[in-house]
Amino acid sequence: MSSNSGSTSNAPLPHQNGLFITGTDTGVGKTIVTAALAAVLRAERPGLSKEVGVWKPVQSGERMGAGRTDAERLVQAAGLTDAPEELCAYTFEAPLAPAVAARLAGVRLTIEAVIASAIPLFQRYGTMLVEGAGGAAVPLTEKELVADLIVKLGMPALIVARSGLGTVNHTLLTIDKLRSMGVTIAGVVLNDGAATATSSCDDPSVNGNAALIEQYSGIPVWGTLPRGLPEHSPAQLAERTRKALDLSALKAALPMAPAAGGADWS
Ligand SMILES: Nc1ncnc2c1ncn2[C@@H]1O[C@H](COP(=O)(O)OP(=O)(O)OP(=O)(O)O)[C@@H](O)[C@H]1O
Ligand SMILES: C[C@H](N)[C@H](N)CCCCCC(=O)O
Ligand SMILES: [Mg+2]
Repeated sequence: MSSNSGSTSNAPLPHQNGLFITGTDTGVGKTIVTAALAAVLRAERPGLSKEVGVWKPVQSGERMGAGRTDAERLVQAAGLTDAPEELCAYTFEAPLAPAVAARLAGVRLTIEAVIASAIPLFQRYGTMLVEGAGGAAVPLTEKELVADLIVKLGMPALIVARSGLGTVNHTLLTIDKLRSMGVTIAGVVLNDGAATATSSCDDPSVNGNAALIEQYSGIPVWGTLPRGLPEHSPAQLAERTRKALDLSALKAALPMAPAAGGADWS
């Protein structure tokens, strides 16, 4: 495990303007979606790109250094200038839920320390995109789930889900869980490129899943991301994302602080 977190105080974050990107499972594409939205937002406000930052509270499953952790992928795909260690203070090598990976590494994770580790990022950026770990009900600490962190941050959530058969059940259950905890849900993004996605040629459900999710939950589906998105080019990633998703709900969920010079959402 590595940690660069200094403080473990209960100091509140400077602001909570942001969006928490959770998912129906691990491997559904939260990292690529988080990077894509950051790339879009940063490109839309040139000169103010430093206003949109990214935070990965805890990551597990890889060692920092080979470019495979979520923090390293986020830096590259979103075109950030932060060091990966600034994006994520808690990295555990075991490919397990954060609470378990931390325990194996001999670290006692607390939600207060996790939040405190983000204070420098929240001071640097006006708006934060936060990528969870796995799904909303994944154990984050010995006492809390990822959903408890969303509640503490007071941010709206975006749910990333597979596009294929099975996603309606997983997405509606995730929506129910978050709603039961009082979390506002800004939308759902379906992803054709999720690690365990079925081929849309063999899956007649993909054409109707977005409508079913909207019908039974009332939550807007922003669209479906295609497979094969590039993680090496923020500009291309932003362009492909703008074409695939209706981002009006993103902008509604992220009221930007008035910018110097009066720039606002275009
Ligand atoms: N639309 C896509 N285009 C190309 N590759 C994709 C796409 N969606 C997902 N992938 C790939 O699928 C894998 C799983 O996606 P990703 O790592 O983003 O999932 P995750 O939800 O962030 O998982 P975790 O819970 O570990 O954070 C990654 O290798 C990613 O690059
Ligand atoms: C290791 C992986 N990449 C994630 N970061 C952690 C996923 C934990 C999932 C736990 C579960 O839902 O059973
Ligand atoms: Mg990820």
